[in-house]
Amino acid sequence: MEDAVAQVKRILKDTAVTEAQVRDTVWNYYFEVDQSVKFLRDQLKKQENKKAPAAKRAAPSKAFRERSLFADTVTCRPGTDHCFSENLRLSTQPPSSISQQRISLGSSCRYGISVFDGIPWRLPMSMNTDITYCGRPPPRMGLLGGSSKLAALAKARAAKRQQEREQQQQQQQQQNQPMEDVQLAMPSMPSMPATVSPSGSSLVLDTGVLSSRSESGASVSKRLTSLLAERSRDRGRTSPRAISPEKQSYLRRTAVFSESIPSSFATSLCDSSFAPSTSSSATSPSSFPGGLHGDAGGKTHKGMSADEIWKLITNKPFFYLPVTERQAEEITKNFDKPSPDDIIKEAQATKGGTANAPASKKVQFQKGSNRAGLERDMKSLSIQEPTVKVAQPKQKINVVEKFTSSHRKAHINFVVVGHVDAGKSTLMGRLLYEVGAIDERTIQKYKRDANNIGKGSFAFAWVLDQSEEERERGVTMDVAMNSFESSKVAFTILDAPGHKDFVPNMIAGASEADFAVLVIDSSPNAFEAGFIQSGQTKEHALLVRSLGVQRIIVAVNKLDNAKWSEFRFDEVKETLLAFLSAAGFSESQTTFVPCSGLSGDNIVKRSTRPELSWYNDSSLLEELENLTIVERDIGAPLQLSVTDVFKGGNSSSAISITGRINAGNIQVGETVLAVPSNETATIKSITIADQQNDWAVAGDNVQIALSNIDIVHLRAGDILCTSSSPVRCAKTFSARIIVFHLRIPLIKGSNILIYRGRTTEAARISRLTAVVDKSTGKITKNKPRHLISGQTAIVELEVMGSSFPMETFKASKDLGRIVLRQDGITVAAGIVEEILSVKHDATRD
Ligand SMILES: Nc1nc2c(ncn2[C@@H]2O[C@H](COP(=O)(O)OP(=O)(O)OP(=O)(O)O)[C@@H](O)[C@H]2O)c(=O)[nH]1
Repeated sequence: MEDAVAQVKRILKDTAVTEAQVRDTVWNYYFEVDQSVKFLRDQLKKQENKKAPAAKRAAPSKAFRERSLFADTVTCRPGTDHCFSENLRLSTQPPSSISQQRISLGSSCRYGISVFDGIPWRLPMSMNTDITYCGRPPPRMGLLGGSSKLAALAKARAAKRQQEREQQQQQQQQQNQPMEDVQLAMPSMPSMPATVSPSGSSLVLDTGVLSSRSESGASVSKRLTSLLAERSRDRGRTSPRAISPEKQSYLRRTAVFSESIPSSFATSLCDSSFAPSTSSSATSPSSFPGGLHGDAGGKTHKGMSADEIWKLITNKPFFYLPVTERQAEEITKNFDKPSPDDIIKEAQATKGGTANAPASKKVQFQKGSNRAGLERDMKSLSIQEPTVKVAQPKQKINVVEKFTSSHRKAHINFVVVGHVDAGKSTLMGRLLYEVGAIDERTIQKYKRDANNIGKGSFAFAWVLDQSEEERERGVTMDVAMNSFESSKVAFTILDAPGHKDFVPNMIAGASEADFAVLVIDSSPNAFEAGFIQSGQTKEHALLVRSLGVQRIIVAVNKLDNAKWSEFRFDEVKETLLAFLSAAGFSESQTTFVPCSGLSGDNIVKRSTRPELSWYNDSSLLEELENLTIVERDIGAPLQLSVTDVFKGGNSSSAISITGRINAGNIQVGETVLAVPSNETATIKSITIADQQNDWAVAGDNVQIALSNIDIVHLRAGDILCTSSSPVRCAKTFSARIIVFHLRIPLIKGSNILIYRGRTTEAARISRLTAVVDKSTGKITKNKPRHLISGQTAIVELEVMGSSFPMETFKASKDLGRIVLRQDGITVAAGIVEEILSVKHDATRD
């Protein structure tokens, strides 16, 4: 970036171009000096020619302002009273348009906060928050789109139903006992014991969830007290006494629990003011706060009346354990004895001649189960940090020197992109066949097999489309990798899928490529179908450019279907040139080749077909061989993007990965760090293009066998690096993005998916920092409310998952480029400018 900026400034030194303009233009043209200079010169000319004031930006609509205003002015103040209903909903209308209700979320209404789940914006609320809340809109009259007759009929029916319901309710009230009206928010407890255990210390109603429709709290309390008094009288009995059906039913309905002392966990969950005292009496039922004992009538516990107790318990949420103290004691006793497993282990140990050896740690602990013993045992427990062994190769190779002296063929990775069915796989299959990478027999077999399932024309495509599903459907689904060598260069083909459903796979392929071949179906109407907004021609071109590809070869394919027409070729070329140069591909870096993958014209050799006599330029392979090799920093710290992980490979015991070295080098015997798992592994072997090698450098596609690592710690999309220069896992970062075609604007809080190479992570736009003017490079608006198609902006993104290895674009061109997608559509692409916070505890989801 800095080099490009310096060069542009040097060329434009006598002009009035600002530093910011240069920087922005250089970025927008992905650091291409020629293009940036041309663009800036054009802008200067334009500025001189017309100094008309810029058109005013359209003001946001009234509705939008009102909605925003309301969302912003939700009031939040501490409050105490609570009143909420699930029927109420937040309105997006301004408060003045409908009647308001005031909702206060006090401490006693802490769960009411869930009412607001799912609202489209974030409310600034906490546990003790008052929220100005709009009431439910009045019910709509009549039927939706129905006639007045139907509406009248429905109204009459509703009235009849209401009448019937009222009658039923009246009948029920007459039949029912008064206590029938007591309802529990909790599900009924049919299995509740109908007898009261003599050991049961007291009865308490779970009033935190109790509501009464017709009976006052006092009367419930009185009857409860009398029941308890009766139970108290029964205390002396040794056997449980059967109680009357009425009381059984009452007990069931009111979910009477034998109380237990809340654990400290429960107490802290519910209310610390009700924590039992730590004195010995705390374990006594009588000390339980608010405990209702069978002192019949008058004052009950601690001199409180039933009404007072009622008030007390209705105001406080309790936590009850559904076990009696006696049951709890029984359960605890069970742990005093060794478990059946321990007994067996002990017997086995004795039989094996180790009679004196401790059977198990647990048995030992049980025997000396006093507090001091426990403390001693706890002290003796210690967790040892695993020591990371950094293995060094037996004989360290100077890889940079080796590479320089090796005179290896230059290596080029190129991705083949384009609209679905443009003929990408067929074209590449033909190329591989003609360069001799695929033998005649294999092609003949593919032809036979393809004919058998009625897909004879796909024979060449089968060279790359290897999966059964791809062959049956005639659609490429994942990136297919294949390689071949010409006399000068070693090529790796990344055949990307064209179907819109597989754009994420296309992104993965494009992020591993140095160059792109854009395949166009030039058949009548086919080019137009792929070039429209919903087609993949534009999307793929924009994506490869956003992912750093600067040089593109356009294969104007299926020209046999256009009768080898020069006019059609020119038509496609002109339309695409305009688009590609707007997308950031310079004209000098864009070439067009008329060809046909099916017939093989102009693929490897120049076509001798008379209909193509109008074209005297390079074949596709010649164009590929003319590509300028991308220089990679092979001495930099290692960064290797993992594309696949599997067991076996070169060594049956090892874990193997395939991937591409983005920067640095590797050698056999070296220790590498896997991010995000932060696990180390040792390189056992390296394979490049089916050849075992002791080392590999940036740009190589490798298969590596790893040892000292479990397969669960590796996944496609992970990065292998060195422990001394680990790649970070970002939590929040700022990015400069170019917004693609959008259906709805991007706003703060928008949920999106971030794609980088083979990694995908859910994220949220946490801040819209600024909109940047593409032409001037100036910030045109700080903190915009939304972003629309075509804008360039600086945004902050919050990664929702826990494992997204990335670097700034400045530090790594491969790890610093991202693509943002939403609902299956690519909405933006950009570069990472700054990592604002990292996830230290990044783990696998
Ligand atoms: N006439 C003609 N047909 C072609 C040519 N190239 C490919 N086809 C046909 O186009 C169809 C699709 O070819 P593929 O190679 O599968 O296309 P693709 O772009 O790889 O498809 P996806 O990867 O699924 O997007 C097949 O029926 C091919 O036979 C060509 O040069 N001329």
